[in-house]
Amino acid sequence: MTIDPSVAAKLVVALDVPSAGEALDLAAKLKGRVGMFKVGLELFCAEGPAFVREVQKAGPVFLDLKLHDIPNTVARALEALLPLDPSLLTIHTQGGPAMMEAAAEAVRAHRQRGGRTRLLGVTILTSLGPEALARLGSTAEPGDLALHLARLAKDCGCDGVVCSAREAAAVRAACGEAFHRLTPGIRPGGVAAQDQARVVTPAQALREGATWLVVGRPITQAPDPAAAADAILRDMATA
Ligand SMILES: O=C(O)c1cc(=O)[nH]c(=O)n1[C@@H]1O[C@H](COP(=O)(O)O)[C@@H](O)[C@H]1O
Repeated sequence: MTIDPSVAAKLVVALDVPSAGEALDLAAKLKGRVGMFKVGLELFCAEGPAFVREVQKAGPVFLDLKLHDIPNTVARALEALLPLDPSLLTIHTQGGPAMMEAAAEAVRAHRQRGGRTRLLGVTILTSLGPEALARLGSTAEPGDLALHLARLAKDCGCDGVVCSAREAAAVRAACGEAFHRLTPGIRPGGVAAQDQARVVTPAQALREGATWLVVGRPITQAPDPAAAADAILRDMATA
Protein backbone atom coordinates (compact mmCIF):
# COMPACT_ATOMS: atom_id res chain seq x y z
CA MET A 1 0.00 0.00 0.00
CA THR A 2 1.38 3.43 -0.87
CA ILE A 3 0.46 6.08 1.66
CA ASP A 4 1.64 9.66 1.38
CA PRO A 5 4.40 10.01 4.07
CA SER A 6 2.82 13.29 5.17
CA VAL A 7 -0.33 11.33 6.12
CA ALA A 8 1.59 8.55 7.88
CA ALA A 9 3.51 11.19 9.87
CA LYS A 10 0.24 12.24 11.47
CA LEU A 11 -0.47 8.83 13.02
CA VAL A 12 0.79 8.32 16.58
CA VAL A 13 0.46 4.82 18.02
CA ALA A 14 0.00 4.56 21.79
CA LEU A 15 2.18 1.68 23.03
CA ASP A 16 -0.17 0.99 25.93
CA VAL A 17 1.28 -2.38 26.87
CA PRO A 18 2.79 -3.54 30.16
CA SER A 19 6.31 -4.56 29.18
CA ALA A 20 9.34 -3.53 27.16
CA GLY A 21 9.17 -6.74 25.15
CA GLU A 22 5.61 -6.19 23.99
CA ALA A 23 6.25 -2.51 23.24
CA LEU A 24 9.37 -3.20 21.17
CA ASP A 25 7.61 -6.00 19.32
CA LEU A 26 4.78 -3.62 18.36
CA ALA A 27 7.23 -0.86 17.44
CA ALA A 28 9.14 -3.27 15.19
CA LYS A 29 5.90 -4.23 13.40
CA LEU A 30 4.90 -0.58 12.90
CA LYS A 31 8.34 0.99 12.30
CA GLY A 32 8.38 3.14 9.16
CA ARG A 33 4.57 2.86 8.80
CA VAL A 34 3.52 5.45 11.40
CA GLY A 35 4.82 8.84 12.48
CA MET A 36 5.41 8.47 16.19
CA PHE A 37 5.17 6.11 19.15
CA LYS A 38 3.55 7.15 22.39
CA VAL A 39 5.10 6.04 25.68
CA GLY A 40 2.46 6.63 28.33
CA LEU A 41 2.08 6.04 32.01
CA GLU A 42 1.73 2.26 31.85
CA LEU A 43 4.97 1.68 29.99
CA PHE A 44 6.94 4.49 31.64
CA CYS A 45 6.00 3.27 35.14
CA ALA A 46 6.93 -0.30 34.20
CA GLU A 47 10.15 0.30 32.30
CA GLY A 48 11.48 3.72 33.37
CA PRO A 49 13.11 6.63 31.55
CA ALA A 50 15.96 4.73 29.90
CA PHE A 51 13.44 2.65 27.96
CA VAL A 52 12.33 5.77 26.07
CA ARG A 53 15.68 5.68 24.27
CA GLU A 54 14.99 2.11 23.13
CA VAL A 55 11.69 3.17 21.55
CA GLN A 56 13.40 6.17 19.93
CA LYS A 57 15.48 3.70 17.90
CA ALA A 58 12.20 2.72 16.14
CA GLY A 59 10.84 6.25 15.69
CA PRO A 60 10.10 9.61 17.33
CA VAL A 61 8.52 9.40 20.79
CA PHE A 62 5.61 11.24 22.35
CA LEU A 63 6.18 11.00 26.11
CA ASP A 64 2.72 11.28 27.59
CA LEU A 65 2.97 11.67 31.36
CA LYS A 66 0.34 14.44 31.74
CA LEU A 67 2.23 16.21 34.51
CA HIS A 68 -0.05 18.01 36.97
CA ASP A 69 1.35 19.53 40.18
CA ILE A 70 2.57 22.84 41.57
CA PRO A 71 4.78 24.88 39.16
CA ASN A 72 8.11 24.09 40.84
CA THR A 73 7.45 20.34 40.96
CA VAL A 74 6.41 20.18 37.31
CA ALA A 75 9.39 22.28 36.16
CA ARG A 76 11.78 20.03 38.13
CA ALA A 77 10.19 16.90 36.69
CA LEU A 78 10.61 18.34 33.20
CA GLU A 79 14.28 19.11 33.88
CA ALA A 80 14.69 15.41 34.67
CA LEU A 81 12.78 14.27 31.55
CA LEU A 82 14.04 16.69 28.90
CA PRO A 83 17.47 15.03 28.43
CA LEU A 84 15.47 12.20 26.79
CA ASP A 85 14.50 14.81 24.17
CA PRO A 86 11.06 13.34 23.33
CA SER A 87 9.36 14.93 20.33
CA LEU A 88 6.25 15.71 22.40
CA LEU A 89 5.58 15.95 26.15
CA THR A 90 2.30 16.55 27.99
CA ILE A 91 1.20 18.53 31.02
CA HIS A 92 -2.35 19.06 32.29
CA THR A 93 -3.69 22.56 31.55
CA GLN A 94 -5.72 22.31 34.75
CA GLY A 95 -2.49 22.57 36.77
CA GLY A 96 -3.05 26.28 36.08
CA PRO A 97 -1.37 29.20 34.29
CA ALA A 98 1.71 29.46 36.50
CA MET A 99 2.37 25.73 36.13
CA MET A 100 2.04 25.92 32.34
CA GLU A 101 4.34 28.97 32.20
CA ALA A 102 6.99 27.22 34.30
CA ALA A 103 6.76 24.14 32.07
CA ALA A 104 6.91 26.20 28.88
CA GLU A 105 9.99 28.04 30.18
CA ALA A 106 11.77 24.72 30.87
CA VAL A 107 10.93 23.44 27.38
CA ARG A 108 11.99 26.73 25.75
CA ALA A 109 15.37 26.54 27.49
CA HIS A 110 15.75 22.93 26.33
CA ARG A 111 15.07 23.97 22.72
CA GLN A 112 17.60 26.80 23.01
CA ARG A 113 20.14 24.11 23.92
CA GLY A 114 19.24 22.30 20.66
CA GLY A 115 16.39 20.08 21.89
CA ARG A 116 13.35 19.28 19.78
CA THR A 117 10.62 18.80 22.43
CA ARG A 118 7.25 20.48 21.98
CA LEU A 119 4.95 20.94 24.96
CA LEU A 120 1.26 20.04 24.75
CA GLY A 121 -1.39 20.87 27.34
CA VAL A 122 -4.09 18.27 27.95
CA THR A 123 -7.46 20.06 27.92
CA ILE A 124 -10.47 17.84 28.72
CA LEU A 125 -9.76 14.11 28.52
CA THR A 126 -11.58 12.40 25.65
CA SER A 127 -12.96 9.91 28.19
CA LEU A 128 -15.04 12.72 29.74
CA GLY A 129 -18.50 13.61 28.48
CA PRO A 130 -20.99 16.20 29.79
CA GLU A 131 -22.26 13.95 32.60
CA ALA A 132 -18.78 13.28 33.95
CA LEU A 133 -17.94 17.00 33.81
CA ALA A 134 -21.17 17.80 35.68
CA ARG A 135 -20.17 15.34 38.40
CA LEU A 136 -16.83 17.16 38.62
CA GLY A 137 -18.77 20.36 39.31
CA SER A 138 -18.55 21.99 35.88
CA THR A 139 -21.64 23.17 34.05
CA ALA A 140 -19.65 23.84 30.85
CA GLU A 141 -19.86 21.64 27.75
CA PRO A 142 -16.61 19.63 27.26
CA GLY A 143 -15.96 21.35 23.91
CA ASP A 144 -16.38 24.85 25.34
CA LEU A 145 -14.10 24.12 28.26
CA ALA A 146 -11.50 22.48 25.99
CA LEU A 147 -11.46 25.58 23.79
CA HIS A 148 -11.10 27.86 26.81
CA LEU A 149 -8.19 25.77 28.10
CA ALA A 150 -6.56 25.73 24.66
CA ARG A 151 -6.58 29.53 24.53
CA LEU A 152 -5.07 29.62 28.02
CA ALA A 153 -2.43 27.04 27.08
CA LYS A 154 -1.41 29.20 24.13
CA ASP A 155 -1.19 32.32 26.31
CA CYS A 156 1.01 30.39 28.74
CA GLY A 157 3.50 29.32 26.07
CA CYS A 158 2.45 25.75 25.23
CA ASP A 159 3.07 24.59 21.65
CA GLY A 160 -0.33 22.94 21.31
CA VAL A 161 -3.00 20.94 23.09
CA VAL A 162 -4.46 17.48 23.41
CA CYS A 163 -8.20 17.62 22.71
CA SER A 164 -10.92 15.65 20.99
CA ALA A 165 -10.95 16.03 17.22
CA ARG A 166 -14.46 17.36 17.79
CA GLU A 167 -12.77 20.50 19.14
CA ALA A 168 -9.83 20.68 16.72
CA ALA A 169 -11.44 23.03 14.21
CA ALA A 170 -12.45 25.53 16.90
CA VAL A 171 -8.98 25.35 18.49
CA ARG A 172 -7.33 25.95 15.11
CA ALA A 173 -9.62 28.91 14.40
CA ALA A 174 -8.95 30.44 17.83
CA CYS A 175 -5.24 29.65 18.27
CA GLY A 176 -3.90 29.42 14.71
CA GLU A 177 -2.56 26.66 12.47
CA ALA A 178 0.87 26.60 14.13
CA PHE A 179 -0.64 25.73 17.53
CA HIS A 180 -0.79 21.91 17.40
CA ARG A 181 -3.90 19.76 17.96
CA LEU A 182 -3.14 16.19 19.02
CA THR A 183 -6.36 14.18 19.08
CA PRO A 184 -6.96 10.85 20.84
CA GLY A 185 -10.39 9.18 21.00
CA ILE A 186 -10.04 7.96 17.42
CA ARG A 187 -12.30 5.09 16.40
CA PRO A 188 -12.68 3.75 12.86
CA GLY A 189 -16.35 3.38 11.86
CA GLY A 190 -18.01 0.47 13.66
CA VAL A 191 -15.28 0.04 16.30
CA ALA A 192 -16.37 0.20 19.97
CA ALA A 193 -15.65 3.46 21.83
CA GLN A 194 -14.61 1.46 24.98
CA ASP A 195 -13.85 4.02 27.74
CA GLN A 196 -13.69 6.97 25.31
CA ALA A 197 -16.61 9.45 25.32
CA ARG A 198 -15.75 11.98 22.57
CA VAL A 199 -14.79 9.80 19.58
CA VAL A 200 -14.16 10.66 15.91
CA THR A 201 -13.15 8.56 12.88
CA PRO A 202 -9.60 8.91 11.47
CA ALA A 203 -10.65 10.75 8.28
CA GLN A 204 -13.03 13.02 10.17
CA ALA A 205 -10.29 13.92 12.68
CA LEU A 206 -8.07 15.11 9.83
CA ARG A 207 -10.93 17.01 8.23
CA GLU A 208 -11.50 18.75 11.57
CA GLY A 209 -7.89 19.94 11.56
CA ALA A 210 -6.05 17.52 13.84
CA THR A 211 -2.25 17.81 13.59
CA TRP A 212 -1.75 14.25 14.92
CA LEU A 213 -4.11 11.35 15.67
CA VAL A 214 -3.34 9.12 18.66
CA VAL A 215 -4.58 5.55 18.31
CA GLY A 216 -4.08 2.81 20.86
CA ARG A 217 -6.25 -0.30 21.20
CA PRO A 218 -7.71 -0.31 17.66
CA ILE A 219 -4.11 -1.02 16.54
CA THR A 220 -2.37 -2.58 19.53
CA GLN A 221 -5.12 -5.12 20.30
CA ALA A 222 -5.77 -6.04 16.67
CA PRO A 223 -4.72 -9.55 15.61
CA ASP A 224 -2.49 -7.89 12.98
CA PRO A 225 -1.42 -4.43 14.24
CA ALA A 226 0.31 -3.50 10.96
CA ALA A 227 -2.84 -4.31 8.96
CA ALA A 228 -4.96 -2.33 11.44
CA ALA A 229 -2.59 0.65 11.11
CA ASP A 230 -2.76 0.38 7.31
CA ALA A 231 -6.58 0.42 7.40
CA ILE A 232 -6.51 3.58 9.52
CA LEU A 233 -3.97 5.18 7.18
CA ARG A 234 -6.19 4.35 4.19
CA ASP A 235 -9.10 6.06 5.93
CA MET A 236 -6.90 9.08 6.77
CA ALA A 237 -5.84 9.30 3.12
CA THR A 238 -9.47 9.92 2.11
CA ALA A 239 -9.69 13.10 4.22
O1 LIG B 1 -2.85 12.48 26.18
C1 LIG B 1 -3.32 11.49 25.60
O2 LIG B 1 -2.64 10.85 24.81
C2 LIG B 1 -4.76 11.20 25.80
C3 LIG B 1 -5.57 12.27 26.17
C4 LIG B 1 -6.96 12.13 26.17
O3 LIG B 1 -7.72 13.08 26.41
N1 LIG B 1 -7.48 10.91 25.86
C5 LIG B 1 -6.71 9.82 25.56
O4 LIG B 1 -7.25 8.76 25.27
N2 LIG B 1 -5.33 9.96 25.58
C6 LIG B 1 -4.47 8.79 25.29
O5 LIG B 1 -4.71 8.32 23.98
C7 LIG B 1 -4.66 6.89 23.94
C8 LIG B 1 -5.98 6.41 23.41
O6 LIG B 1 -5.99 5.01 23.38
P1 LIG B 1 -7.16 4.20 22.69
O7 LIG B 1 -8.45 4.65 23.32
O8 LIG B 1 -6.81 2.78 23.03
O9 LIG B 1 -7.09 4.51 21.21
C9 LIG B 1 -4.36 6.42 25.34
O10 LIG B 1 -2.97 6.15 25.40
C10 LIG B 1 -4.69 7.60 26.24
O11 LIG B 1 -3.80 7.70 27.33
